Amino acid sequence: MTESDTQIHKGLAGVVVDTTEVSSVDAESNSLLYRGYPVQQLAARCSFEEVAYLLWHGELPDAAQLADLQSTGRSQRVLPAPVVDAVLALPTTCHPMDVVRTAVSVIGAHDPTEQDSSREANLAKSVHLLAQIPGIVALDQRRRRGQDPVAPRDDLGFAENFLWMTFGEVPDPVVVHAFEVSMILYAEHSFNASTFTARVIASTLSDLHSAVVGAIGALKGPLHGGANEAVMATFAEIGTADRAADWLDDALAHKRKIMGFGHRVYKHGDSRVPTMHESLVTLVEHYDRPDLLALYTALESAMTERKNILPNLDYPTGPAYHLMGFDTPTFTPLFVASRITGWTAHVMEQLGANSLIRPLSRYVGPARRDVP
Ligand SMILES: CC(=O)SCCNC(=O)CCNC(=O)[C@H](O)C(C)(C)COP(=O)(O)OP(=O)(O)OC[C@H]1O[C@@H](n2cnc3c(N)ncnc32)[C@H](O)[C@@H]1OP(=O)(O)O
Ligand SMILES: O=C([O-])CC(=O)C(=O)O
Repeated sequence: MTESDTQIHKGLAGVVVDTTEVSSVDAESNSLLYRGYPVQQLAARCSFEEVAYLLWHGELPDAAQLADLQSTGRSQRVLPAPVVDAVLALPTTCHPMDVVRTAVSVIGAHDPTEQDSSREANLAKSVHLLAQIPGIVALDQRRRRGQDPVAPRDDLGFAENFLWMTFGEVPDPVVVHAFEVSMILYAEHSFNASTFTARVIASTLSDLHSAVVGAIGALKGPLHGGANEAVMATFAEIGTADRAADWLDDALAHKRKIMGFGHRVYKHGDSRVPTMHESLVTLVEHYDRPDLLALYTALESAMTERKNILPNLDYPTGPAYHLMGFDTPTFTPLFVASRITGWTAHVMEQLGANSLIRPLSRYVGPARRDVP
């Protein structure tokens, strides 16, 4: 068979390119399982650190395994000088995703085990990145606000410490819980564009940090992770709930994509949205912002009525992060801080049974011709 008579699957839609044991996304039953566990149960009963362990090792940790992960991770939270310097050297005009991408690259360049791609070395790098990324995101948001950095605390869990480093205080448990739920829901989603990018890079036997840097680049786009911040831009444009339907009609008439709606795999709604919506409602009550929920609901109803296209996870996380106090451009880096677990689990899986990822293309350019 040649490249010219194979069927083209534009955007790889519907193509199964490999097996995975990390997670299963079932559009028909609207389910998302991490290593067999429904993500709703994980969000209700586990910490994000337990979920990270599950994604990397295939099983939930026992008490000793969790304590070990926590003590290793917590001891690696302080950013080394080269990473701090790299963050501070970047202009505040650049996007915060550029900052995380650059900082991960710097971490890789300083890692003496960078060329060691054994599972053991890659696991250590994954734990290290999970520990470091919150500090990078927090430092960047604070410097943009003219605030001094806040040192991490090793007596706090992942979510609490992240919020502490960003805001200089540990917020109400309602807020911590909503943040932790968002981290768990964002952690993993099979062969999405950024994870596939990481697997393509890993498949060339490049290093784990390179795979993560590439994945960050893929996540940045508004058709993927960048949609969570785009949702807040949409809300700002609409203003109030009573304007949502007219705004939508105009946007659709201009063929605009409505950010936070639609999904390549789910066609009957994203399995994670109800859980994150519940958390958003608790935040709306906590911060007394019924106007934001009204706008959220008005746009969702109008979109369902006009197009029958349902929200994806980025729709509730956008306003949730806004209520927590994060600046809008920081939202997608928050996604990175969570998805680092899924990406690295996939890099290790790819390397465990590697085959170079290299598809074909059908040439449709000029026929063979001679240079004059
Ligand atoms: C965590 C995540 O990364 S979830 C994804 C986050 N991304 C977004 O929210 C961006 C907005 N959504 C989209 O652009 C799309 O729904 C995607 C990229 C997520 C999925 O796209 P695809 O599977 O390629 O579907 P595609 O873009 O072909 O959409 C099919 C039809 O629905 C329409 N459609 C899909 N999503 C939307 C949307 N958000 N707004 C308006 N129309 C939409 C398309 O215009 C298309 O219509 P047509 O057949 O008349 O041309
Ligand atoms: O699966 C996808 O295509 C995008 C997505 O929802 C995710 O990565 O969480």
